[in-house]
Amino acid sequence: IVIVSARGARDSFCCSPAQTPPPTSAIRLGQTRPFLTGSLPSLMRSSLAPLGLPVSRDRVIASFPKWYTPEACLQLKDHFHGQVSAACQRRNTGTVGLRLSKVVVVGDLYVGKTSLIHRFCKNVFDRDYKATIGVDFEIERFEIAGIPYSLQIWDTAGQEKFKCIASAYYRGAQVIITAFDLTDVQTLAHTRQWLADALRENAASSCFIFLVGTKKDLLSGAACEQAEAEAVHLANEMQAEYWSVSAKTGENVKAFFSRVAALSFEHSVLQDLERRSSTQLQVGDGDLIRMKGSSPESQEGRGLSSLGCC
Ligand SMILES: Nc1nc2c(ncn2[C@@H]2O[C@H](COP(=O)(O)OP(=O)(O)OP(=O)(O)O)[C@@H](O)[C@H]2O)c(=O)[nH]1
Ligand SMILES: [Mg+2]
Repeated sequence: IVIVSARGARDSFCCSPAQTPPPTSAIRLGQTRPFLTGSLPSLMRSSLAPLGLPVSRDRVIASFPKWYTPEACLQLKDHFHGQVSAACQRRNTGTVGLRLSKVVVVGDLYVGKTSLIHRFCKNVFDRDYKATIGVDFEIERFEIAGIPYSLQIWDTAGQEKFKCIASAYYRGAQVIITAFDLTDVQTLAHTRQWLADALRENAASSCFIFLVGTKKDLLSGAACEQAEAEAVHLANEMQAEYWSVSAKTGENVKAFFSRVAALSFEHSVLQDLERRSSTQLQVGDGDLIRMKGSSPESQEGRGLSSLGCC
């Protein structure tokens, strides 16, 4: 890990998958974003997460955030899974509060991936286009049902020439966000390929997939309805949840990321409960072999596949 000041604007943290610094030429390309950055304050905040310091009020999620449209959503229920609520109340969520869940944002150049992330993480909007080179990331801390939880949000380059750098960072994603521009139907068609590329590095069964239409402020009325209808159709084909957002006005941005965080949090807790209840076989005092650490709920014998559903 090398600490560099990439453009003098802010301190940045910079590394590659092999933990080597990027070529300096990548950093010097004036109107572009550097190869890989993550803000130092984010990094410091992330290291504080395990201490359980309070998060800002707008990152506290107490009730399960709702979908954008029931026609293309990953789950319809409006409450946390019973086992998750019980585990949170007992503070029995294992290592979930200590881990970072990886979110990868992909899509064509200029669709607004960086703008979406910056609106959520920094509450800013920049009208000028600065292409992302390679990848960039932000860390956002939440408190969900009383438990600390962090997302590591990876912003990737849409430009073809940077694709090979960006794709090196797809692996290990818990959430894949495929973004397109609501005003440019070609970018919607291309999301199929972006998703296929991301799924080459991740198992579809272990990821939540979102399809996000950006620049909602530029469309209204029938044009917006038409674009959304096409997107919902594709989202169902991709088994993705659909959202329309605007980084410019901020419309739906916080609601969208809250939904992302809540779904991945719930899944992480269920996975953790499952893992802990299915291991640690222990020989008891008498003739019995009993499961150590298994909760009464998990002793009912329900598998994870039935835990995560509506
Ligand atoms: N009107 C409007 N413009 C937007 C919105 N989001 C992004 N833009 C503009 O669209 C352009 C591209 O945005 P970026 O966020 O840099 O796009 P990107 O997908 O990150 O592009 P690459 O990094 O090259 O992959 C910029 O000029 C933004 O100001 C939006 O919600 N509304
Ligand atoms: Mg970008």
